[in-house]
Amino acid sequence: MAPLKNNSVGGTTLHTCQTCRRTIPYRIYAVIHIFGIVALMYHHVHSLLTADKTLITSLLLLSDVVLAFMWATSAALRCNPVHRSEYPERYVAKPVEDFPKLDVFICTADPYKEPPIMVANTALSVMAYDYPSDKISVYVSDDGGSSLTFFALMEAAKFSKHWLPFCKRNNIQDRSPEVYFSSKSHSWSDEAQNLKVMYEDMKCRVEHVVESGKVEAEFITCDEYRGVFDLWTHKFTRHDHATIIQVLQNSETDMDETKDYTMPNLIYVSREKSKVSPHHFKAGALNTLLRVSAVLTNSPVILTLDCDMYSNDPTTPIRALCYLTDTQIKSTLGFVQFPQKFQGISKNDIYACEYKRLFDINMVGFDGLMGPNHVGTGCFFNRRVFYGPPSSLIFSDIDELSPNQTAHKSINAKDVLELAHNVAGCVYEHNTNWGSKIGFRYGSLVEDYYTGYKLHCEGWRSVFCSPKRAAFCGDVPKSLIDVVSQQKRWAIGLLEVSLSKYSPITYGVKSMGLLTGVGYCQYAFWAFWSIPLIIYGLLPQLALLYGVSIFPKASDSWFWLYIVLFMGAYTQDLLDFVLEGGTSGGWWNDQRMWMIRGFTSFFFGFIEFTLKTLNLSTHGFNLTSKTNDDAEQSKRYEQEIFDFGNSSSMFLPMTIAAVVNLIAFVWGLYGLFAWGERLVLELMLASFAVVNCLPIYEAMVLRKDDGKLPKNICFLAGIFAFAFIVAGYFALK
Ligand SMILES: O=c1ccn([C@@H]2O[C@H](COP(=O)(O)OP(=O)(O)O[C@H]3O[C@H](CO)[C@@H](O)[C@H](O)[C@H]3O)[C@@H](O)[C@H]2O)c(=O)[nH]1
Ligand SMILES: [Mn+2]
Repeated sequence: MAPLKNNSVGGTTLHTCQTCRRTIPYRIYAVIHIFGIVALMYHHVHSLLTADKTLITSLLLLSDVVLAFMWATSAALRCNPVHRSEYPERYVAKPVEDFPKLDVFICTADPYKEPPIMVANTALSVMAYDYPSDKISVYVSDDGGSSLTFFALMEAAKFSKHWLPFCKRNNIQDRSPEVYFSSKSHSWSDEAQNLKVMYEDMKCRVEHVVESGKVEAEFITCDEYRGVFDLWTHKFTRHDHATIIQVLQNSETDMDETKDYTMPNLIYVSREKSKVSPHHFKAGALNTLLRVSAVLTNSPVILTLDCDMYSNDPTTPIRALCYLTDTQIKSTLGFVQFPQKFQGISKNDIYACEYKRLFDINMVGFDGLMGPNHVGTGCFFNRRVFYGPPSSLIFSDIDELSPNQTAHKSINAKDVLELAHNVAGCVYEHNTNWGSKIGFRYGSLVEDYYTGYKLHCEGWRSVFCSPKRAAFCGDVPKSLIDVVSQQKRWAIGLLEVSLSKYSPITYGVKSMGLLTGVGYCQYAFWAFWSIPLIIYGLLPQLALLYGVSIFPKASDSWFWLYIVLFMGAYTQDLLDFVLEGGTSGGWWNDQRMWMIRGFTSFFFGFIEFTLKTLNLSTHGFNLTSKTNDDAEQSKRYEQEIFDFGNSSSMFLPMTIAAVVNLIAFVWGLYGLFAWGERLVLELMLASFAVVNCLPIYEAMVLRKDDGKLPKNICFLAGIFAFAFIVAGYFALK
């Protein structure tokens, strides 16, 4: 039996940690695989020195070096995977005064891609936590600077006065009203029925306002806020406007309708924007919230959420506290990360949007080392973590922002709000440590990864908390172009880290040790997957077409080395997947998407990153859309039919590779008789690719719906494939 570690707080065990049973066999296999890799490298170097196919061998060597490195990064994360459990019911036994204050940050940036009613639901779901309400403050950062979002939150505040007591009295589990009212599984009480009507009304108003694009005077029912809407003058644009901070609900004064419950704070924040000051996207928004909340409430615990990530379990904060209040680990524990879970994923997760490796498998691996990396949402932070290493506090520019300060004034006090406006200004960060040494870190489009990484480098630790009932649920893109575009943004952001002076391979390994540092490399060098994928996706196929053998033939003993390494790596990937609760169907789609990403997100990410580095273009944070009005498209997603219906050039390289593989496969089958066992490996590879590409062929020729591959892409792919094969003649013959 694996060792079980107990951690107790004041005599009660609040959490335990258990090493996974797969650890020992994984370590043994790692040794075998390493020998295999060394042998393969020897084989390549040997043929480089003796044979005359220098170009081909160098390309193969390059691919295999990348593959071996990527394997090593996952091996690092397989060295000590752990599973944790926590016991929130034991925490609740403590007196109420012991609950620390909690600030919740919710980010939104565009009322059309992120519907305000969704933002309102997310806010409501956390406001209704099973936690002393007067200790919760919810801050919504609106980078879209939209009165529509403000309106939705104003409505949410009103509705919460009915919703919170209802949830608490009836111990409702789904505290996002949208989720609760769309569930078919319960019979409605009268009270619930009334609330449902109230919710539908509110939703209707919010959606109407969004549709009409403005908040008409008759919709503003709270006189208090009438003046606030006047701030949205005709000069106001989302890229250029003054700060708006508005307390929509105040725990000092607001009670529910029955006067039994205190309401939590709800604060709307839209930071100042100006075309001449960089705003650093989400990282900038979060840093503004860090400062504004420091002035208003300065809670020691902070939860960050994306606006689509609603709370799915009201006990979540207590779970996080099981770790954050543990005196044995508290002084270096920076954050408690929950996995990202998603709603409405198709049965076998056709676009691999669950990101099992990212959000489950690797997290468990990191957890046995320094702790999981930060994934942007669903994370409880110790406020102190943003102000320098555990051992040396970096003081902020003004005392009010210090993490040790208690905010004792009313959040509606004039001077408090004045200061809050001041720290939300767009020039506030000039010549300060914000973004470099304190707060969320700037310089990468994946601010979450980068910030978590820098915190670990400073010596902070983290904990992965993954309860059975998902703590948070969010949205994933449900069309292929959205999926690959999102991951292109990630790939670019990761390149910004891997090719900087803070690269995990150098700086990271030095500061965090070998295993964690190398583990971080798997993400950092994500885009590098495209190198072996493209080479293996095209080179052996050309070889097959021209009857040139580039791999050992079947009677050669080196042949078996290839088989063992391939099977070993794939089997272990499948095992990881299944052991962390996945299905084999899901795994198949996951590995297919990995290939697709190699030819789309990673490839184009590389190109865009290079253009940006050469100052030839700029890239921003392209928000993922959380709406889908296309019923046909949703249906295809449900039925797991690939959706290419967008003539994006992103799909071109992938289609070219699919065509080349098909031609090579057919030719290779025919050639099997002519060449015998000489090209077996090449043929096996092409057939594996062809099986993976089946949906692409189908989308090229068989389908008639809007999701098929556009004609121009097919046509261009044909031409390029032809040109490529002709060019191959000169390279190979
Ligand atoms: O200028 C911006 C841009 C984005 N956001 C917010 O950032 C969040 C994430 O944006 P989304 O379009 O959903 O990106 P995803 O790729 O789905 O997000 C993943 O990747 C991001 C980094 O690229 C992380 O920040 C996220 O937490 C992580 O879930 C959303 O709440 C946005 O409102 C802002 O507040 N300001
Ligand atoms: Mn998202």
